Amino acid sequence: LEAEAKSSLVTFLGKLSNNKGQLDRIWNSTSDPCLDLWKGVTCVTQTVKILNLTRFNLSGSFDATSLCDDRSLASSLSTLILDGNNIGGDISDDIAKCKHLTRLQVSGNQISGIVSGSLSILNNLKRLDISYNKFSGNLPDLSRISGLILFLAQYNKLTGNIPTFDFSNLEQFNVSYNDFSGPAPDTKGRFPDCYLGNPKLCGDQLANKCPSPISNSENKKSKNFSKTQILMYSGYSVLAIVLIIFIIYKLLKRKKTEQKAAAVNKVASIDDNIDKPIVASTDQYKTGETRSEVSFVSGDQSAMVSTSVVVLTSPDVNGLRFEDLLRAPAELLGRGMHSSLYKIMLENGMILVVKRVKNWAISSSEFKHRMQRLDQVRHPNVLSALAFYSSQQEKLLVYEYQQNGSFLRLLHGAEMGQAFDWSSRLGIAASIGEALAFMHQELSDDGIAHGNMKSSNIFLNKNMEPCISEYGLNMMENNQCSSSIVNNGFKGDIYGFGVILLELLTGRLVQNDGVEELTRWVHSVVREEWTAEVFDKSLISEGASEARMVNLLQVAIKCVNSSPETRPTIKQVAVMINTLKEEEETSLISQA
Ligand SMILES: Nc1ncnc2c1ncn2[C@@H]1O[C@H](COP(=O)(O)OP(=O)(O)OP(=O)(O)O)[C@@H](O)[C@H]1O
Repeated sequence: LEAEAKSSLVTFLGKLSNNKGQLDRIWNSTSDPCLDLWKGVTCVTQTVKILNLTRFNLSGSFDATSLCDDRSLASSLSTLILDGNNIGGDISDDIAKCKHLTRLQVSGNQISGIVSGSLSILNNLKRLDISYNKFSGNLPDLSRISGLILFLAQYNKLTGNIPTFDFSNLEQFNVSYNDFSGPAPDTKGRFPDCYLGNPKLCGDQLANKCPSPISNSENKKSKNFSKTQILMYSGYSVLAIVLIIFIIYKLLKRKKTEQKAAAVNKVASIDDNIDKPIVASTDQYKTGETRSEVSFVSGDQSAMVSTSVVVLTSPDVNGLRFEDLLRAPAELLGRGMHSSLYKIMLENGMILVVKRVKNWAISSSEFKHRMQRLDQVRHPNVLSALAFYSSQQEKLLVYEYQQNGSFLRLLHGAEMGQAFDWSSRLGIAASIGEALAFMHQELSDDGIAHGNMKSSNIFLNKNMEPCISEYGLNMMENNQCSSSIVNNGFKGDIYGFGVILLELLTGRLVQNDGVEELTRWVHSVVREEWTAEVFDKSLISEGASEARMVNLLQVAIKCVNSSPETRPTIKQVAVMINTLKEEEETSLISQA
């Protein structure tokens, strides 16, 4: 283990054991936590994954700062269990730096203070158990943690209103025997005893019903408007009318400007300008180099464009103009039949990528609507576009540049012998599955699937968490000549995800082998019952659980079924992968 990570761990453990000599016996500071298999510490590839100190008779204080301040510890630790000790102190805001925690259990201790609001940032959490402690004050809103399946906080001194939870995801929930007040969130008939011992709570599912917000008499009173109220409301109405007239005026003005721009574009197309790439350095373009210093500059075009880029909700690129994109120095990252991708640097130093799609058979208004709809559906593991631009000939999409590279690169690194261990692979698969399930659910009515699920469209963001890029850029219209096995729509995404799972298990890259070759090879090996031969050698030598790898392989094979209707839904796939991930974590804990 790295020296700094070890010293942080020693400080954390030292504070828990009150430095009463136990540290030397259990966690000898002269040895190595991973190599010397410290009790309660589980490592995977020389990084600390799990701290399970259940009933270790500890009585010191919980020091999240020393544990989570160390970047390497914070980025590897997935499970922290301190159940059944006598630990005091509080959970400081620094816990938020342990971003990869999926399990935080401190049940049966003496931890006090308020429950830190920064827990709500731990969006990988699956299980949070703070029961049987001395926590007080209000509970923070944890509804942002979309994957939370267990929340236990019974037997504390918590007060105030209970925030809302997503009960459809929770498998266990209990906040009994606290001092909560006000309306109890509706659990839809689940967790019948979860609110016991909170006499100030009210609600339909409790004996104590909540009073109706406005009593009848008050209701009547409110109907008798006073003179001042009438004056006030008519003032508001006049103001609203003036505002509406102003907005209509602005819209009409904008439409006129757009029409003008369209007219200019038309002139440009007659001018035979549209088929020329925007890239000025045409020589470099022709050489087909994948990386070259080019620039979007084109005197004619920057002069003619008056339509500006539509910036979505990102404040980082507010005020971005089409001209800024054109003028920024650009590096060509990739070029396909219908699109090119450029890395550009704005004057303010921000690095973006611009995807330029030509002749996409989608109308400007449909494209605009799609981009705006996609901007409303946000998930931490999906990269949203920052801005877009649309003209008849081309569409531009602007994303933040992801400097930690793609999942494909990680797999490629593994191919070259760099460590990419099983539990990280499983973790990435689970996060991607969940994110895709969320997007499919939210966008099913709009019919917007990802459209191009593959490992080069999965990135590691600045927190080293996986994120799906280019969601909704389904250019099937452009893909008529692609292989028949490639399917579009939601079922196509399942197929693409299945292929990513196959890459992850086998270590073989579609980039080298082709989709059909990879799936054909996997099927043939499985048919011959040589299943173990399928797996990446590095997973075998790491000692990854063969049973779980086989289970994931079965999920992948279901996803790449050639008949789309037979494939599972992404929700089913996400549940299956999550179960495997949970099993993996439980087995690591029991090995500790
Ligand atoms: N936001 C980003 N940050 C960093 N690198 C990116 C980003 N988006 C794409 N890339 C990388 O740039 C390269 C080219 O991307 P591009 O999208 O053109 O190609 P692709 O993903 O291989 O194919 P497709 O056009 O089908 O999506 C890929 O290696 C991709 O991983």
